Amino acid sequence: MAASSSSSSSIKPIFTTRSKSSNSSKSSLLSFLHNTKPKPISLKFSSHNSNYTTPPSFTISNSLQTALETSELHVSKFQDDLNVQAVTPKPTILVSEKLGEAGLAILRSFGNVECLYDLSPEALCEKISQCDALIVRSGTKVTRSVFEAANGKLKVVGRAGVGIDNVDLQAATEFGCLVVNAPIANTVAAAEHGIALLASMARNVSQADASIKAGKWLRSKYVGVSLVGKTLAVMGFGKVGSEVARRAKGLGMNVIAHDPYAPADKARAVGVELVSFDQALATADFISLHMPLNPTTSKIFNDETFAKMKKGVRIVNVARGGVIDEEALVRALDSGVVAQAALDVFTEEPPAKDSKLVQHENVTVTPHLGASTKEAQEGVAIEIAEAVVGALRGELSATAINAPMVPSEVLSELAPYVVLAKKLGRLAVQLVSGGSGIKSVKLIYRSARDPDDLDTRILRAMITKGIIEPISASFINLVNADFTAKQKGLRISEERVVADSSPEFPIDSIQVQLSNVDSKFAAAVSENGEISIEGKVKFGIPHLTRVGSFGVDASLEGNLILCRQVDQPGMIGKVGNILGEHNVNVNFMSVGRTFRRNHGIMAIGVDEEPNQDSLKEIGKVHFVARIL
Ligand SMILES: NC(=O)c1ccc[n+]([C@@H]2O[C@H](COP(=O)([O-])OP(=O)(O)OC[C@H]3O[C@@H](n4cnc5c(N)ncnc54)[C@H](O)[C@@H]3O)[C@@H](O)[C@H]2O)c1
Ligand SMILES: O=C(O)[C@H](O)COP(=O)(O)O
Repeated sequence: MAASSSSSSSIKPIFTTRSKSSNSSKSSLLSFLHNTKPKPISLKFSSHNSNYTTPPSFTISNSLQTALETSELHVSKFQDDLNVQAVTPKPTILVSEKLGEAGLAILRSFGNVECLYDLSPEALCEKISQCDALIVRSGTKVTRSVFEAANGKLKVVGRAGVGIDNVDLQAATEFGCLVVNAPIANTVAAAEHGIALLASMARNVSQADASIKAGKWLRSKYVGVSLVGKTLAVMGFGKVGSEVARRAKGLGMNVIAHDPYAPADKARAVGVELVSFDQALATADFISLHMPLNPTTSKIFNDETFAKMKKGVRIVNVARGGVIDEEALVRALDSGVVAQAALDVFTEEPPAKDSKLVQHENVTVTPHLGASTKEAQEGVAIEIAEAVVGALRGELSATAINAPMVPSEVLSELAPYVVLAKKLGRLAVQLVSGGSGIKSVKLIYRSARDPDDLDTRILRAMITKGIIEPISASFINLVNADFTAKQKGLRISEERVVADSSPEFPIDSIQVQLSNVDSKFAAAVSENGEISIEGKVKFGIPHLTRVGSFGVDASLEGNLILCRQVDQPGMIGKVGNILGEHNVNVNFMSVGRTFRRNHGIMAIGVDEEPNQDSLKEIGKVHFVARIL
C-alpha cells in the first residue's frame, strides 16, 4: 500500500462514531423504556437463537451522551447467578386499590410496596413522584395531572383488570409511561355476573328480596319472564361477551351478537350469528353490553338507539356505565321501551344516592362487582403483578396497552436485531449535517420470512428511538418513540423485501434511508441521493454492511471511524500508523470500494476513542482526505 504525497486536500475527512464501552453498566430494556440515568437491570432472553453459543443474557446499556452505543451486547456467563434485585435499587410500587395477596407477594419480593387506598386526586399526585409503578383498579383516575406530577419517575401503570378507560393513555404515552393491564383473569367472573344479573332481573330477585325483607309477600307482583327461547343480543363479542353467549346458549336462549371487529368464524364456533347494530337492537328481547368505553362507544345507547329497540327489551350492563346515556335510559324505562335494566357499572361511581336510575323500581343494581370473585381477584392480582414486575425488569409485556406487545419467544429471536436497529438509527442521525432537519425515514427489512411471521414494530420503534433521541430534548423510549417522531413531523415508512435466503433467521438486513437531507459524510449518500446505511447481525453481533453505495463489514462494537479514501496501496498502513502513534488500538479495518483504485470508504474499529489531533492527522493523509 502506498500513500501519495501530493497535496491539495481539504481537511474535513473524518467521521467518527463513538461508543461507550460499558461492560460494567448493567442497564436494560427498561432504560430503553424509561430513559433516566441508566439503571443497572439485566435483560434476559431465552436461548433458542442458534446464533448464540451460551444461553444469552444481554446487557443493553443506554447512554444519552454516547453517539453510537457499542459494546452493549455481551453474553453473560453468570446469567443464572444474576440476582436482578441485587443489582437494582428496589423500585417503589404504589398500589392504590385493594389487590389480592398473591399479587402483593410477587410485588413485595421485587420492590417496596405501598398500599394506600382511597387517596384523593391531590394526594395521589403528591405521592406519585416517589413511585416507579402504580397499580390501580377502576376506582383510581390516572389523569394527565398524575403523569405531570410524576416528573418522569413513573415508569409503568398496571391496571388490575381489563378496562383502561380510567387511565389517560395519551398522557401516559406522551410521558413515556408504559400501561399494562390484566385482561384475562376476570373474564369468567364478569360473564358469570352478567348471567346472574340477567336471570335475577328476569325473575325480579332483588326487588322480591327487598320486599320480603320489608315484611311483604307479593307473589303476583313479581311474576317474571322466561329466558328460554328468547333472543339475547351480545353487544361486544370479546372475551366476556363470548363467555356470556356460551352460557346463555346453555340456558336455551337464541344468541346473536354485534361486534364490528369480531371475526365471523369465532362467533360461528359458539353458534352465534353476528348482526348489525340496528339488527341487534330491533330483534333482541335481552341486550347484554360488553364493549369497552371509548370515544366511539360513549353513550352509544341513547334516546335515538333506545327508540330502535323492541318495546319491553331488558338490558344488562357489566361493561361500563358510560356506554349508556343514563338520563335517556330513565326515559326509556319510564316509557316502557325498556322493561328492565340490570346495571353493575355507572357513569359516576359510586352513583349519586338520589340517582333516578338507581332508584328506579325496574332497575337492579350492583356496585361494580363483575370482577369481584375471590378467584378472579387472586388471578388478576397475579396477572398484573407479573406484568408490572416484568416491565420494571425491562421485559416487554404481552399486555402492554401503549407499546408493541412482543411475545417473549419473538423478542428472544429479535433481540440482536433490536440492538442493530437502535445502532443503525443512532448512526444514521449522526450522518446528517447539522443544518438539515430529518423529515422522512424509510426502513427496509430484507427477510426470507413470510410478512405475517415477522413483527417489525419493535425494530421500527428502536430505529425511531435511535434517530430522534439525539435530536430531542425529552427522553425517548419504546412507548413514546412513534408519538415523538410524529410530533417532530418525521414520516417513517417501512418496506419488506423478500430475501432469497433461509427463513431460519428472521432478518437478513435492515436498511435505514433518510431522504431530503444533507450529509456530513458524502460517501453515505447513495446514488438516489438519500443517506443510506445497512446492517446485518452476524453471529449475534450487529454489523454495518453498507454505507451509501459502499459495501463494508464493520462490527458495530467499540468506536468506529469512517473515512472516505481513494483505493490504493498504503492507505491502511498510513492511517494505522497515525492511530498507533496516538496509542489508539485498531481492532479491525474494512475497506469498501465501488471498483479497483477508485473511491472507497474505510471503516476502522478502534478500542480507544481517537482524539481530535489523531483525526486531524488522518485527514492530512492525502488520499484519505482529498475527495471529501
Ligand atoms: N363489570 C366488571 O367488573 C367488568 C369486568 C370485566 C370486564 N368489564 C368490562 O367489560 C368490557 C369487555 O371486556 P372484555 O374483557 O370482554 O374486553 P375485550 O376487549 O375482550 O372485548 C371487547 C369487545 O368489544 C368490541 N367492540 C369494540 N367496539 C365495539 C362497538 N362499538 N360495538 C360492539 N362491540 C365493540 C371489541 O371488538 C371486542 O371484541 C370492558 O369494558 C371491560 O372493562 C367489566
Ligand atoms: O374492567 C375491569 O376489569 C372491571 O371493570 C373490573 O374493575 P375492578 O378492578 O375495579 O373491579
